[in-house]
Amino acid sequence: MDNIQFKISLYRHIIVLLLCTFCIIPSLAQKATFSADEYNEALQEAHEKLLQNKDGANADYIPVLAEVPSDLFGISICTVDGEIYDIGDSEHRFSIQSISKVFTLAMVMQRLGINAIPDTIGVNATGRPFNSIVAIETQPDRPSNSCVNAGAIATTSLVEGNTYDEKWNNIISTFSKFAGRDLDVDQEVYESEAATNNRNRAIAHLLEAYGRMYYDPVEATDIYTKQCAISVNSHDLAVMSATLANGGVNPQTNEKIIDEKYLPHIMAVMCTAGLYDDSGLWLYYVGLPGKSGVGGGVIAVAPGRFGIAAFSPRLDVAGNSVRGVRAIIEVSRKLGVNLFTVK
Ligand SMILES: NC(=O)CC[C@H](N)C(=O)O
Repeated sequence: MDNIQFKISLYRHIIVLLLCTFCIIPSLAQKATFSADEYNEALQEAHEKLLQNKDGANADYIPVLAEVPSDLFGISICTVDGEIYDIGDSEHRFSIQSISKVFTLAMVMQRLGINAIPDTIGVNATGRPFNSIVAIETQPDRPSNSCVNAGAIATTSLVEGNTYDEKWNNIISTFSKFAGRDLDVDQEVYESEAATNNRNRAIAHLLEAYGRMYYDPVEATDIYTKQCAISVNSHDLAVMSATLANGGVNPQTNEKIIDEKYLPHIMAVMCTAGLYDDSGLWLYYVGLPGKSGVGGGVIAVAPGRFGIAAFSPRLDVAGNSVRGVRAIIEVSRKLGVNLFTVK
C-alpha cells in the first residue's frame, strides 16, 4: 500500500469512527438529554390533556386533606443539570405524605447499608393497600417494604438518633437538603392526622409484637406522621427526585446527600411498592421507579436524566393521584424514558 492509499484508508476509518460515535450509536440508544422545548412541550401536552379530568376524590381519612381545592394541578421536572420546568400550580404547597417514605429509606440505607434493609424491614411487594394489616399478618418479613405504612414506620424507627428530637431533626434537615431549601411541617395536617392515626399506631404496636419495631412505637408513629406532613410543592419534589436521578447529589445545590451505590436499591423498592397495590400497573405503563402520597403528589425518577413530580388532590381507589399518575405516564411516553425500552 503506497502512502496515498494508506492515508485514504486511514481517513475512511476515522470517518466511520466519527459517524458511529456521534450519529449511529446515539440514535440507537434512548436520548440522554432533551431540549428545553422538548420538556416544555411534554409538560404542556400532559397538563392540557388532563386539565378537564375530574376523576377520583380527595383523601378524607385525614380530615383536612378533604378541604384542599380538588382542581389544583401542577407538574414539574428537574433535570440532572439542575434545570427546572414547571407548569400549572407548581408553587402550591401540599403535604408530602407517603412520598416521604423514599427519603427516610434513603437515610436508613445510608446509615445501615444495603443488606440491613431486607433483614430489618423487607423489600418485597405487598400487593395490598398502603395501610394493610393483613400484609403484616401474612408476609414473613412483616413490615415488608418501606413504601407502605408498616415498612415506613419501621424505617422511621431506624433513623439515626437516640431521642424523638434527634430523629426528627435528622429527618427535617436531610429532607431540606434533598429539596435544596428549608422545609417545614404543615401543622394543621400534622395535627389532623395525629388526632386520627389509630390505625398506624396499631400497625406500629403489631410490628413491635413481631420484634420488627426499632424504637418506641408511639413516638415512631408520631415522627412518621410529622414527616408525612412536611409541606412541599411539585417544584420541591422534582428537585428531590432529581437528586435520586443524579446519584444522590442535589443538582441545584451540588450537595452530596446519599452515596450513589444506594440508588439502585432505593429505586428497586420504589418499583415494588411505590404505588401500593397498583405498583404493577404503574410500572407497566411508566417503566420508572415512582412514589405517590395521599396529599396528591406523585414522583418518578428517570435515572441519569431527570426527576418529575405531579400534584393534584383527587385520588383513585389505591390512593394515587389520578391526574398525577396520568400526567407522568404522558410525559414519560412523550420523552421515551421507559427504563425497559430495549434501544
Ligand atoms: N399513602 C399515604 O400517603 C399515606 C400517608 C399517611 N400519612 C398515612 O399514614 O396514612
